Amino acid sequence: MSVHIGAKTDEIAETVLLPGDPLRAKYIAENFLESAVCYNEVRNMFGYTGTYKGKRISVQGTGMGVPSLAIYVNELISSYNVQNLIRVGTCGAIQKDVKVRDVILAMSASTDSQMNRLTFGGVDYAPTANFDLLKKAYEVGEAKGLSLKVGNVFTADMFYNDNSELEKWAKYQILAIEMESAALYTLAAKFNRKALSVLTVSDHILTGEETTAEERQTTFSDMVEVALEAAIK
Ligand SMILES: O=P(O)(O)O[C@H]1O[C@H](CO)[C@@H](O)[C@H]1O
Ligand SMILES: O=c1cc[nH]c(=O)[nH]1
Repeated sequence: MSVHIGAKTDEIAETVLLPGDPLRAKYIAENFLESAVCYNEVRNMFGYTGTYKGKRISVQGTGMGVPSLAIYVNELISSYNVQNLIRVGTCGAIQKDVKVRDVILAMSASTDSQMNRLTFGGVDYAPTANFDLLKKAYEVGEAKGLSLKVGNVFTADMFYNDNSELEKWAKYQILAIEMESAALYTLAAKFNRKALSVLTVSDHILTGEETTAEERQTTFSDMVEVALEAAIK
Protein backbone atom coordinates (compact mmCIF):
# COMPACT_ATOMS: atom_id res chain seq x y z
CA MET A 1 0.00 0.00 0.00
CA SER A 2 0.96 3.64 -0.26
CA VAL A 3 0.72 6.02 2.69
CA HIS A 4 -2.94 6.95 2.13
CA ILE A 5 -4.25 4.17 -0.14
CA GLY A 6 -4.58 0.64 1.25
CA ALA A 7 -4.57 -1.28 -2.04
CA LYS A 8 -2.18 -3.88 -3.42
CA THR A 9 -0.32 -2.72 -6.55
CA ASP A 10 -2.57 -4.57 -9.01
CA GLU A 11 -5.88 -3.60 -7.39
CA ILE A 12 -6.21 -0.21 -9.11
CA ALA A 13 -7.01 0.13 -12.83
CA GLU A 14 -4.96 2.24 -15.25
CA THR A 15 -7.94 4.62 -15.59
CA VAL A 16 -9.32 6.24 -12.43
CA LEU A 17 -12.31 8.55 -11.95
CA LEU A 18 -11.69 11.11 -9.21
CA PRO A 19 -14.65 12.66 -7.35
CA GLY A 20 -13.85 14.93 -4.41
CA ASP A 21 -16.56 13.27 -2.33
CA PRO A 22 -15.75 9.68 -1.28
CA LEU A 23 -19.48 8.92 -1.06
CA ARG A 24 -19.77 9.93 -4.73
CA ALA A 25 -17.04 7.36 -5.40
CA LYS A 26 -19.18 4.74 -3.62
CA TYR A 27 -22.27 5.81 -5.55
CA ILE A 28 -20.45 5.63 -8.90
CA ALA A 29 -19.02 2.19 -8.07
CA GLU A 30 -22.42 0.84 -7.01
CA ASN A 31 -24.44 2.35 -9.87
CA PHE A 32 -22.12 2.51 -12.89
CA LEU A 33 -19.48 -0.22 -12.46
CA GLU A 34 -19.94 -3.99 -12.57
CA SER A 35 -18.40 -6.28 -9.93
CA ALA A 36 -16.95 -3.28 -8.04
CA VAL A 37 -14.67 -4.12 -5.11
CA CYS A 38 -13.65 -1.59 -2.47
CA TYR A 39 -9.84 -1.39 -2.26
CA ASN A 40 -9.48 1.59 0.08
CA GLU A 41 -11.10 2.62 3.35
CA VAL A 42 -8.13 4.53 4.80
CA ARG A 43 -9.55 7.80 6.20
CA ASN A 44 -12.90 6.73 4.65
CA MET A 45 -11.53 8.01 1.33
CA PHE A 46 -13.19 5.16 -0.55
CA GLY A 47 -11.70 3.65 -3.69
CA TYR A 48 -13.24 0.92 -5.85
CA THR A 49 -12.29 -1.08 -8.92
CA GLY A 50 -14.82 -2.68 -11.25
CA THR A 51 -15.57 -2.82 -14.94
CA TYR A 52 -17.49 -0.55 -17.29
CA LYS A 53 -18.59 -2.19 -20.55
CA GLY A 54 -15.84 -4.75 -20.03
CA LYS A 55 -13.00 -2.30 -19.30
CA ARG A 56 -11.39 -2.17 -15.85
CA ILE A 57 -12.00 1.21 -14.20
CA SER A 58 -11.35 2.52 -10.68
CA VAL A 59 -12.99 5.37 -8.83
CA GLN A 60 -11.14 7.08 -5.97
CA GLY A 61 -12.28 9.93 -3.70
CA THR A 62 -9.74 12.74 -3.47
CA GLY A 63 -11.15 14.97 -0.72
CA MET A 64 -11.53 18.71 -1.16
CA GLY A 65 -8.83 21.11 -2.30
CA VAL A 66 -5.40 20.96 -3.91
CA PRO A 67 -3.38 19.50 -0.99
CA SER A 68 -5.76 16.56 -0.56
CA LEU A 69 -6.12 15.78 -4.28
CA ALA A 70 -2.34 16.07 -4.74
CA ILE A 71 -1.75 13.33 -2.14
CA TYR A 72 -4.06 10.86 -3.91
CA VAL A 73 -2.88 11.71 -7.43
CA ASN A 74 0.80 11.43 -6.47
CA GLU A 75 0.20 8.02 -4.89
CA LEU A 76 -2.05 6.74 -7.70
CA ILE A 77 0.68 7.56 -10.21
CA SER A 78 3.82 6.69 -8.25
CA SER A 79 2.62 3.59 -6.38
CA TYR A 80 -0.10 2.26 -8.71
CA ASN A 81 1.09 3.41 -12.15
CA VAL A 82 -2.25 5.00 -13.05
CA GLN A 83 -2.24 6.42 -16.61
CA ASN A 84 -5.57 8.22 -17.07
CA LEU A 85 -7.04 10.45 -14.36
CA ILE A 86 -10.52 11.91 -14.86
CA ARG A 87 -11.93 14.19 -12.19
CA VAL A 88 -15.73 14.05 -11.84
CA GLY A 89 -16.44 17.05 -9.66
CA THR A 90 -18.84 19.85 -8.88
CA CYS A 91 -18.35 23.57 -9.46
CA GLY A 92 -20.05 26.95 -9.05
CA ALA A 93 -20.84 28.79 -12.30
CA ILE A 94 -19.95 32.46 -12.80
CA GLN A 95 -21.18 33.01 -16.39
CA LYS A 96 -24.82 33.84 -17.22
CA ASP A 97 -24.98 31.26 -20.01
CA VAL A 98 -23.68 28.43 -17.80
CA LYS A 99 -26.64 26.88 -15.94
CA VAL A 100 -27.01 24.67 -12.86
CA ARG A 101 -26.58 20.97 -13.86
CA ASP A 102 -24.66 21.89 -17.04
CA VAL A 103 -21.54 19.77 -17.66
CA ILE A 104 -18.23 21.59 -18.15
CA LEU A 105 -15.06 20.16 -19.68
CA ALA A 106 -12.19 22.09 -18.10
CA MET A 107 -9.81 22.82 -21.00
CA SER A 108 -7.52 24.69 -18.58
CA ALA A 109 -7.47 25.67 -14.92
CA SER A 110 -6.37 29.02 -13.56
CA THR A 111 -5.63 29.07 -9.85
CA ASP A 112 -4.73 31.00 -6.71
CA SER A 113 -3.18 27.83 -5.25
CA GLN A 114 0.43 28.16 -4.15
CA MET A 115 1.34 24.69 -5.42
CA ASN A 116 2.54 25.76 -8.86
CA ARG A 117 4.21 28.95 -7.64
CA LEU A 118 6.19 26.83 -5.17
CA THR A 119 6.98 24.30 -7.90
CA PHE A 120 8.01 26.82 -10.57
CA GLY A 121 9.69 29.49 -8.43
CA GLY A 122 6.94 32.09 -8.87
CA VAL A 123 6.71 31.69 -12.66
CA ASP A 124 3.22 31.06 -14.10
CA TYR A 125 2.47 27.59 -15.47
CA ALA A 126 -0.66 26.89 -17.55
CA PRO A 127 -2.37 23.70 -16.28
CA THR A 128 -4.06 22.13 -19.31
CA ALA A 129 -6.29 19.12 -19.95
CA ASN A 130 -5.06 16.26 -22.09
CA PHE A 131 -6.37 16.93 -25.61
CA ASP A 132 -7.08 13.28 -26.41
CA LEU A 133 -9.34 12.87 -23.36
CA LEU A 134 -10.90 16.30 -23.90
CA LYS A 135 -11.74 15.49 -27.54
CA LYS A 136 -13.20 12.10 -26.66
CA ALA A 137 -15.31 13.56 -23.83
CA TYR A 138 -16.59 16.30 -26.14
CA GLU A 139 -17.53 13.76 -28.82
CA VAL A 140 -19.32 11.60 -26.22
CA GLY A 141 -21.25 14.63 -24.97
CA GLU A 142 -22.24 15.67 -28.50
CA ALA A 143 -23.45 12.15 -29.25
CA LYS A 144 -25.55 12.22 -26.05
CA GLY A 145 -27.09 15.55 -27.11
CA LEU A 146 -25.60 17.46 -24.18
CA SER A 147 -24.68 21.10 -24.58
CA LEU A 148 -21.26 20.78 -22.99
CA LYS A 149 -19.41 23.94 -21.99
CA VAL A 150 -15.66 23.86 -22.67
CA GLY A 151 -13.21 26.40 -21.28
CA ASN A 152 -11.11 27.76 -18.46
CA VAL A 153 -12.14 27.07 -14.85
CA PHE A 154 -10.69 28.52 -11.65
CA THR A 155 -9.20 26.26 -8.98
CA ALA A 156 -9.62 28.13 -5.69
CA ASP A 157 -7.88 27.46 -2.41
CA MET A 158 -10.78 28.98 -0.48
CA PHE A 159 -14.43 27.94 -0.69
CA TYR A 160 -15.32 30.86 1.60
CA ASN A 161 -13.39 33.92 0.44
CA ASP A 162 -13.92 37.49 1.71
CA ASN A 163 -11.76 38.93 -1.07
CA SER A 164 -13.04 36.93 -4.02
CA GLU A 165 -12.53 38.62 -7.41
CA LEU A 166 -15.34 36.78 -9.16
CA GLU A 167 -16.24 39.68 -11.44
CA LYS A 168 -12.71 39.83 -12.78
CA TRP A 169 -12.58 36.06 -13.38
CA ALA A 170 -15.95 36.20 -15.13
CA LYS A 171 -14.73 39.07 -17.33
CA TYR A 172 -11.72 36.95 -18.29
CA GLN A 173 -14.10 34.12 -19.37
CA ILE A 174 -13.62 31.75 -16.45
CA LEU A 175 -16.69 29.46 -16.58
CA ALA A 176 -16.82 28.22 -13.01
CA ILE A 177 -15.00 27.86 -9.67
CA GLU A 178 -13.85 24.54 -8.15
CA MET A 179 -10.91 23.45 -6.01
CA GLU A 180 -8.70 20.73 -7.61
CA SER A 181 -8.25 20.76 -11.41
CA ALA A 182 -5.10 22.92 -11.62
CA ALA A 183 -3.23 20.47 -9.39
CA LEU A 184 -4.56 17.45 -11.27
CA TYR A 185 -3.40 18.85 -14.63
CA THR A 186 0.01 19.90 -13.33
CA LEU A 187 0.74 16.54 -11.68
CA ALA A 188 -0.45 14.62 -14.75
CA ALA A 189 1.92 16.70 -16.91
CA LYS A 190 4.82 16.14 -14.49
CA PHE A 191 4.45 12.36 -14.81
CA ASN A 192 3.37 12.39 -18.50
CA ARG A 193 -0.11 11.01 -17.77
CA LYS A 194 -3.49 11.99 -19.20
CA ALA A 195 -5.92 14.08 -17.16
CA LEU A 196 -9.29 15.76 -17.63
CA SER A 197 -11.83 17.40 -15.33
CA VAL A 198 -15.48 16.82 -16.13
CA LEU A 199 -17.53 19.07 -13.84
CA THR A 200 -21.23 19.45 -13.08
CA VAL A 201 -22.47 22.90 -12.11
CA SER A 202 -23.88 22.32 -8.60
CA ASP A 203 -24.68 25.97 -7.91
CA HIS A 204 -24.71 29.33 -9.63
CA ILE A 205 -22.66 31.87 -7.73
CA LEU A 206 -24.30 34.85 -9.49
CA THR A 207 -27.95 33.78 -9.15
CA GLY A 208 -27.71 31.78 -5.89
CA GLU A 209 -29.46 28.75 -7.44
CA GLU A 210 -28.11 25.50 -5.94
CA THR A 211 -28.54 21.74 -5.78
CA THR A 212 -28.91 19.71 -2.58
CA ALA A 213 -26.06 17.85 -0.84
CA GLU A 214 -27.78 14.57 -1.75
CA GLU A 215 -27.89 15.56 -5.41
CA ARG A 216 -24.16 16.39 -5.33
CA GLN A 217 -23.46 12.93 -3.93
CA THR A 218 -25.78 10.76 -5.96
CA THR A 219 -26.89 12.36 -9.20
CA PHE A 220 -25.07 14.06 -12.05
CA SER A 221 -25.17 10.93 -14.20
CA ASP A 222 -24.42 12.93 -17.40
CA MET A 223 -20.99 13.83 -16.00
CA VAL A 224 -20.22 10.25 -14.94
CA GLU A 225 -21.35 8.79 -18.26
CA VAL A 226 -19.28 11.32 -20.23
CA ALA A 227 -16.21 10.44 -18.14
CA LEU A 228 -16.73 6.68 -18.40
CA GLU A 229 -17.48 6.69 -22.13
CA ALA A 230 -14.45 8.92 -22.80
CA ALA A 231 -12.35 6.49 -20.74
CA ILE A 232 -13.26 3.49 -22.88
CA LYS A 233 -13.37 5.26 -26.30
O1 LIG B 1 -17.71 17.93 -5.62
P1 LIG B 1 -16.21 17.94 -5.54
O2 LIG B 1 -15.60 16.98 -6.49
O3 LIG B 1 -15.70 17.75 -4.12
O4 LIG B 1 -15.74 19.41 -6.02
C1 LIG B 1 -16.12 20.65 -5.46
O5 LIG B 1 -16.83 20.54 -4.24
C2 LIG B 1 -15.98 20.85 -3.12
C3 LIG B 1 -16.50 22.08 -2.43
O6 LIG B 1 -17.80 21.89 -1.99
C4 LIG B 1 -14.58 21.08 -3.71
O7 LIG B 1 -13.86 19.88 -3.65
C5 LIG B 1 -14.91 21.50 -5.12
O8 LIG B 1 -13.88 21.35 -6.06
O1 LIG C 1 -15.61 24.77 -5.24
C1 LIG C 1 -16.79 25.00 -5.45
C2 LIG C 1 -17.71 23.98 -5.79
C3 LIG C 1 -19.02 24.29 -6.01
N1 LIG C 1 -19.40 25.58 -5.89
C4 LIG C 1 -18.53 26.55 -5.57
O2 LIG C 1 -18.92 27.72 -5.45
N2 LIG C 1 -17.25 26.24 -5.37
